[in-house]
Amino acid sequence: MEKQQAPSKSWSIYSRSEITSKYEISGRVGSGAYSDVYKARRRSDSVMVALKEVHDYQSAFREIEALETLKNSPNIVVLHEYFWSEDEGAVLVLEYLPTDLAAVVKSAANKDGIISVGEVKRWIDQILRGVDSCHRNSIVHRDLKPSNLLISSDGVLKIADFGQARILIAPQFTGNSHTYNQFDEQLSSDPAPEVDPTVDSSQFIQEHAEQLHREKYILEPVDNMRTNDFTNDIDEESVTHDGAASCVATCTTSDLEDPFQQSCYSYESEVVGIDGNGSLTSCVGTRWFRAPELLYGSTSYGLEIDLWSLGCIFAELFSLEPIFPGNSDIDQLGRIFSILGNLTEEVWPGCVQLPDYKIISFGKVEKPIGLEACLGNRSSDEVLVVKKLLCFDPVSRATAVELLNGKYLNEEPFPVPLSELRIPCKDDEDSSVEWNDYNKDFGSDSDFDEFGSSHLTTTENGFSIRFS
Ligand SMILES: Nc1ncnc2c1ncn2[C@@H]1O[C@H](COP(=O)(O)OP(=O)(O)OP(=O)(O)O)[C@@H](O)[C@H]1O
Repeated sequence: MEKQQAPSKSWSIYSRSEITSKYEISGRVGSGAYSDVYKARRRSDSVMVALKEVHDYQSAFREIEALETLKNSPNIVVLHEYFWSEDEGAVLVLEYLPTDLAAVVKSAANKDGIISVGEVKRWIDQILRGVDSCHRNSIVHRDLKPSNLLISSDGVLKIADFGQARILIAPQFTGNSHTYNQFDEQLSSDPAPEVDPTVDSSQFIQEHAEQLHREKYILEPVDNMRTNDFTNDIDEESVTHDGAASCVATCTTSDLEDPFQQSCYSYESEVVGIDGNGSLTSCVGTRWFRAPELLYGSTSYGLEIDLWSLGCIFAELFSLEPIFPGNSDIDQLGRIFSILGNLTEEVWPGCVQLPDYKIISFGKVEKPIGLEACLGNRSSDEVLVVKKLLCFDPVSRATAVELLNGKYLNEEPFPVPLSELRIPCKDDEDSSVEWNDYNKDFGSDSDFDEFGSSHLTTTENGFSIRFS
């Protein structure tokens, strides 16, 4: 049984007659950083739908734009229609999908301790098809994780939650990772365009093409903001909610007193900025799946950030636990290095150019654990798939289409038919609750238990912490 709760923070959907006249709302089934999601029945034909009430204009706009572009893709959640009111916000009417990949992993971990090779292949095949659709359309999802991979009762997996998605500049997909375009993250402070709810969304996109163009091509890049005085007002999204916002460090000044901080990094005040409360800025996103270039503050990145996330998701399907469960951005990098080894010019020529490379440094990992050891009970072909994705150098990561056409999915044992997939039910203790809680909480930034003692020194520009 799916989780249903009485609405807590938002009653507006119940008072919107244009929605309630068409849909009978049965209860809230989920919530995220930007939204509340309700299960509802379409009165005309009794089809079940999910009504996603989005509390953030940018997020709603991105999700509508991406889902309109991807509307014929079988592994992307279907947007039936949407309602938009300037006062009450956007409500997206999505196909209802009762469970997700996080629930599949959790159920397998609790029951058999493994997902069979054929089942894993069918999940991977569907995920890759969904991501390939996005990337062919130059859409970078930016928040791929198991709980955003929703599953129908008959086993069809669909990528959802496009609230952080972006369409890249000048689409030129060729299926070769080396030709992916990169884009500069750009932010809009424009007011929301007014939307006539009777107009279909493709018409809406067309009519607002000019504004979309402005939003994507002309506005000030984050880079400029990063060098500004952070005591000034800043677009909230860029710092606290946007998955592409530079995650220089999720750390507060109180962490400086934490004796467990390790490795070696330093904050330079003119680069990082300090807010009015004396806290360093932090960012929110789904850290466990974030590519190293994002953790090092890149604001110029490409579709490859999704490919890193895929590597993390596939590793989790194989081992039934997250591969890099970092509890701070520094810890996240530390966990990556402990398995893959350090990020150096040898493994990624040019990495020293990353904005924060020189201010976040780690001691040398002499003996990285390696992916083989992490995925000890899986075949070499399975390890190889993860290896092809978890490459430091973004251009070395295998694309979705390369993996779809590769040996792994096209050799025995083949992916099982959808009917043979085990689909768990979501209940009150389901994984989405954990993921959602994690998304909001992000653990404590002071958990550096694997690190040694720290030495704080004041520098001309700020301070530096060295860990031993
Ligand atoms: N189409 C759907 N069918 C069923 N449940 C859904 C659907 N879409 C979303 N949900 C539920 O609502 C939750 C929140 O949705 P979603 O992840 O899209 O919102 P969000 O605010 O963008 O979240 P996040 O904090 O992950 O960015 C999901 O985890 C899921 O449990």
